[in-house]
Amino acid sequence: MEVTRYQSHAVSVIEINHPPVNALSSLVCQALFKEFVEASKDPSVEAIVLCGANGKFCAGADIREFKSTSLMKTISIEDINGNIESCKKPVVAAIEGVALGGGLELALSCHYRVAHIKAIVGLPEVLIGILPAAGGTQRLPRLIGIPAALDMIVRGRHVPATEAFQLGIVDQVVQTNAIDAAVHLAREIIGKPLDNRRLSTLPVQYNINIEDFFDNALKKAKIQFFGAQAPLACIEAVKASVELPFYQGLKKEQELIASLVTTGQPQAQQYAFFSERNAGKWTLPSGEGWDNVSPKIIKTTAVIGLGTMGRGIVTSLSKANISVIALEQDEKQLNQGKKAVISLLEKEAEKLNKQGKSSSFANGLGPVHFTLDFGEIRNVDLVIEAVYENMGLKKKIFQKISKILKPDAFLCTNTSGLDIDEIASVTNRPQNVIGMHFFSPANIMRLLEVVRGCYTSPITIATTMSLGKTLGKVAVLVGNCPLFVGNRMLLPYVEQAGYLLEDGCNPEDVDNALEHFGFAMGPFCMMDLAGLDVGWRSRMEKGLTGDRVPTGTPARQRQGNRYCPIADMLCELGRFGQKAGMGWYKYEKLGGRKASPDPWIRDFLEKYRNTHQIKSHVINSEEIIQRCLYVLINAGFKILEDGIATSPEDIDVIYNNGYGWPKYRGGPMYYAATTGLAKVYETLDRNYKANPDIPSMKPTFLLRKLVAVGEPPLKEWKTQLGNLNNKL
Ligand SMILES: CC/C=C\C=C\CC(=O)SCCNC(=O)CCNC(=O)[C@H](O)C(C)(C)COP(=O)(O)OP(=O)(O)OC[C@H]1O[C@@H](n2cnc3c(N)ncnc32)[C@H](O)[C@@H]1OP(=O)(O)O
Repeated sequence: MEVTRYQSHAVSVIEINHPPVNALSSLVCQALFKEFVEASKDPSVEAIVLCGANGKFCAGADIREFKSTSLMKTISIEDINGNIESCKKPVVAAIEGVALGGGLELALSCHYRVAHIKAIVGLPEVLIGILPAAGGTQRLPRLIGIPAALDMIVRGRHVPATEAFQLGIVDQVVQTNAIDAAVHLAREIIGKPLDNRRLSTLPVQYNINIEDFFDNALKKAKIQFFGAQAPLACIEAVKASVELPFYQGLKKEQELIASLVTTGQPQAQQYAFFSERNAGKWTLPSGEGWDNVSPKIIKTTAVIGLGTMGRGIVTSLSKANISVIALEQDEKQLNQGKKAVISLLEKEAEKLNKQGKSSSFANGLGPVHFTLDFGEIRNVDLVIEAVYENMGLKKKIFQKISKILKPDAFLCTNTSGLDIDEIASVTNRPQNVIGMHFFSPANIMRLLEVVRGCYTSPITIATTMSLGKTLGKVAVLVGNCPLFVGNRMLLPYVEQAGYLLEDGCNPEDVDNALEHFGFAMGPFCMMDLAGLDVGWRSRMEKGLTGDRVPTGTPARQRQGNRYCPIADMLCELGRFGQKAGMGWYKYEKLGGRKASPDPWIRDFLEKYRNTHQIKSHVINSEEIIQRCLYVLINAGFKILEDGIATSPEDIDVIYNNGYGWPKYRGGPMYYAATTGLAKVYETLDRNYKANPDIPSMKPTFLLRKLVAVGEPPLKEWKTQLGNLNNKL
């Protein structure tokens, strides 16, 4: 039964019951409509309460039912809303858990709203590429004014109950049972006038210059959400609430949602939404997985190393209220780390405070303890080592701690690409060793690559994946190979950016093209931010640059393949990026963030091309995008082939959450599918034939096979491989 109804004296309680989140599927809508009509006609009913089962009011329309263009046909939430609002009997929404999207729109059509203190409300449709189209953009501004409504709708912000009360979205916040409180309120208001409670009948009140206000909002949104169409449609819809009568505003919502669907962005964002949720449902070839292996509960942790990553990880654990011992090797580094963690926690507390939430670390370090003594970590449940990327150092630490820690403690290494098996092999419990690849800043970035080594046990995976979720991360299980998934795909992308400079581009040409595509940052800006020396050190270790390059090796060749030495040359000149005030760009000061194209780089590139007798050519944005992205995608196919990622969806989750890929394009593998695999294949093949010294351009076996079998849908890609080479 999707919707049930029971009576408490004169009050009829209608409950949505559609696990897991009481989403408004077509069946729920039909049942809700029917129950509501019956209750409103029943002479024994004098008031109605609307609520959701299992402590959740409603998470909105059922996104699973959204099928590209059929979006409009399946949902008639506004039909229900119109009925509720015009009902002669008072209707009260009892909000527990969540009232999101269509769920909040439903509540807004009720005459009163009571919320539990832990509830959240919001209109997050923009995050899945659409807009609130069941009256939300028309009723909310009438209730709380234009600026507050626009802010909530355009950002898709989740608003806690206390703030919702301050804004006037809910009429009461209760600490006890919200349904009882709603029934109580419903009884009190029986027979009272409801006219000023019907939001559609109220005027939108404002004392601002509306034209200027919406012009500014549009300008800001075009910059902040570059390329995304839904935020702009949201602004247009809210503007309609001022310019048009209510029912025409509703029509406008429908027109806007229909036009968004034609852009393909909602489909990409909804794919991203479900891919994120599926990433948590890991399964091993043995059949063990998220649904049959129980994680161990982690109460106490330690973090070794308080550099940039360690500080972020300590902050993240502390935010989740998990006890953490932070360990450093000397007093100076410990104090620096402690100061940095305090400052990060203060910022986090400030953020929570603004959202009306309190934190355990508001007045100090919460559950963090700092020490130089390894002995103090002996009883912790899980350790995260976060020292710098050096295999020798990491092995030394793992050898040491595996002797100190209790036998069932888990040992995690935060590495962006080192071999987990080699690290595990020096411990007395390789089955408890796993990689946790956090992304910087670790207290902010949502992505976590959980790296399974060949010895890692299912319970270690379950525990680490579950810890990731507790930390608010999107944890994705990946296999062990150099650089894992995200960075392995990034390598040919960055290489290609270097070749583009040799072939005639300036850094800003490449960055502009990729930023226009939707990346948060182009590759050269990204390298300047991360520090060019990071890649330089790694290339030196691999013998690609520096003293270990055999004499007589051509400057632009390594082991017979093309090599671009320009980044090495910049490093030799101390151009390490932002921290040096110069890199691919120049900056206003050391550590500055404002990048300007540097005429020095232009001259340098010209001389470089002359020295190497490279004939440059004009390269347009399309060529830049294709050259950079198709090798990245090709590497994604190789990763699937090698069994390092479970699915193309997991790869997309990694790129959407850790590499600034625009979510409205779904992720690189989704992008390949929508671009057409044949086009990707043919372009790569043509380019590889012209450049046989660039192996990353050679189309992979899986890509070729998928084209040959007629481009099956993305969900079926892995079945073309079977269990050929599963490393998970
Ligand atoms: C003409 C058009 C008229 C009206 C249009 C209305 C538009 C809408 O209402 S669109 C939907 C708006 N709502 C949302 O965007 C909410 C999305 N959901 C969430 O933000 C979260 O899931 C959550 C509700 C806050 C719960 O979070 P959490 O507790 O972390 O659990 P999850 O793992 O995220 O979700 C659990 C489970 O529920 C599924 N799910 C969540 N929301 C929906 C939904 N709206 N429709 C269908 N399914 C939903 C989610 O996929 C998970 O499913 P599993 O099978 O367990 O993976």
